[in-house]
Amino acid sequence: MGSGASEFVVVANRLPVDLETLPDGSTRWKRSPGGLVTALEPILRGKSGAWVGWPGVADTDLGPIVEDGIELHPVRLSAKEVADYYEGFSNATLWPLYHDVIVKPVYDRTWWDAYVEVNRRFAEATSKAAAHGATVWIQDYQLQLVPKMLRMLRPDLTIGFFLHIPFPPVELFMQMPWRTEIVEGLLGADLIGFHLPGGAQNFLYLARRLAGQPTSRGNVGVRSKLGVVQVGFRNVRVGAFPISIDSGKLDELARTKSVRDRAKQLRKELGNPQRIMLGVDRLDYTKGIDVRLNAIRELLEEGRIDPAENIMVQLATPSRERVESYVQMRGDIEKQVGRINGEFGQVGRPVVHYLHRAIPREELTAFFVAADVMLVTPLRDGMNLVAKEYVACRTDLGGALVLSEFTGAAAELRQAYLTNPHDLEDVKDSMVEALTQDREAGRRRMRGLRRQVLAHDVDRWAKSFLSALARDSVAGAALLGDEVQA
Ligand SMILES: Nc1ncnc2c1ncn2[C@@H]1O[C@H](COP(=O)(O)OP(=O)(O)O)[C@@H](O)[C@H]1O
Ligand SMILES: O=P(O)(O)OC[C@H]1O[C@H](O[C@H]2O[C@H](CO)[C@@H](O)[C@H](O)[C@H]2O)[C@H](O)[C@@H](O)[C@@H]1O
Repeated sequence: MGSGASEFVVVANRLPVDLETLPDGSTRWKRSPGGLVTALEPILRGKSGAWVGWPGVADTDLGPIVEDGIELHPVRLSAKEVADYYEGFSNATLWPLYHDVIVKPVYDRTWWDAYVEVNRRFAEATSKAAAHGATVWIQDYQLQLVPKMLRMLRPDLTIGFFLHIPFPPVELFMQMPWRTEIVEGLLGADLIGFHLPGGAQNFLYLARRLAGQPTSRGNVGVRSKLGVVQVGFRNVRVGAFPISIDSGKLDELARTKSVRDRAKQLRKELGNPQRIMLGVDRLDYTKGIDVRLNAIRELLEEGRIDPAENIMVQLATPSRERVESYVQMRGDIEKQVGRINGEFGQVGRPVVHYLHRAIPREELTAFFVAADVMLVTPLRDGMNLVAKEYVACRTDLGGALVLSEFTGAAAELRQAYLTNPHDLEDVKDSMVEALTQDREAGRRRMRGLRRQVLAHDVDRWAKSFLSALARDSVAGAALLGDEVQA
């Protein structure tokens, strides 16, 4: 017990860097995709802790390494485990179930067995990395069984868990054949965090329904109003902690001459259009990329926007490329892009510029600075850091944000052009409003948005979670709903 050296350990499915094999067979580390890594990397760098996670490739044995000041503890997954635990149970069962069943979740016993096995391996690796009495912060839906498994191995640890995606309502969660095991797995933590109070409330309700046997059985009881679940003699606290970005750093980067010059150059390269619309997402069916493309096509068809004056750039990071629903969605989106350009583009002047790749940070910042209208239209999204990144980059108070009501970010960014992605007319109207906004009114909106994003940064998020984790259980009871401020 307590053989490891680290006082603070983050545990996530992915390490902050992926091991990439180059065509000549050599390897190099590259940044992992997604908002979880964007948010947690600066936190861990400031705390000199350890990070336990998968290096992004199968069948690779690696010992602990130090990369950019962070101690990395790679967890090995076989090719079959990547297929069953990551692509299968995590991303074809849990991901769609927790995102309003936008596609149908697959329930497969083999995948579940792999999920249990891999969660056990993560718990064991963490147990080895953590010093006696250390604080361990477990991340996300891929590792929901780790809190309980780790507590059994290491009762000396303080264990936090944070879910980065929505926690679904009871009607959906009850579909899950292994629902009780998942709730009990999470209840191994001392503090369970969600982005929004709604997710926390869903969880509390489910904990009472699934694990809430009478306390006379020495089992679990729930006092959901107080945001506390009693598990035997232990109190598990549940709260809302909306995640954010390193806003100050991005604000600084957006002000640099090189980024501002690059933004101007991008506008020129795009043919000096009057308005640039921008989408930046992992290529995921939850992100509503199809929604914004449909809206643009209809606006063009109806003559409400002019293809000679308005163009769109869609930057899409490849994601989960072997999962069937992702393969299909990529094909659909690329067809939509082709159709719009085929009907409305000119030679050398497409209406939609589409890049299927990850863009370096500085270049991405220049895109944010150049974009007149940012399109964030997910059908469901835990938070969506892209919306906050755009706001942090608009040091000039320019630009407009069209934001889906179905993102966690919408709870805070009330001065965006909020829209319902299920209502195409509403999306089209919001886009036109944003494209034609009055300059002063736009600046007022952006000022309000920036106040929120700059004040509520990722450091504040981490501190509020970790200080709540360190506090004794009764003090934490008031957490539920405390943290969302408009
Ligand atoms: N094409 C891209 N190139 C580089 N970074 C990207 C790209 N698309 C998304 N990102 C980054 O990935 C992160 C996405 O986070 P978020 O919006 O919370 O969604 P998710 O974590 O579901 O992908 C952001 O930091 C964003 O800047
Ligand atoms: O690791 P991948 O399968 O490539 O996926 C990337 C990440 O996607 C998800 O991100 C979520 O976290 C963001 C930060 O809290 C949040 O803003 C966003 O709404 C979520 O979708 C996923 O939850 C991560 O585990 C993945 O690493």
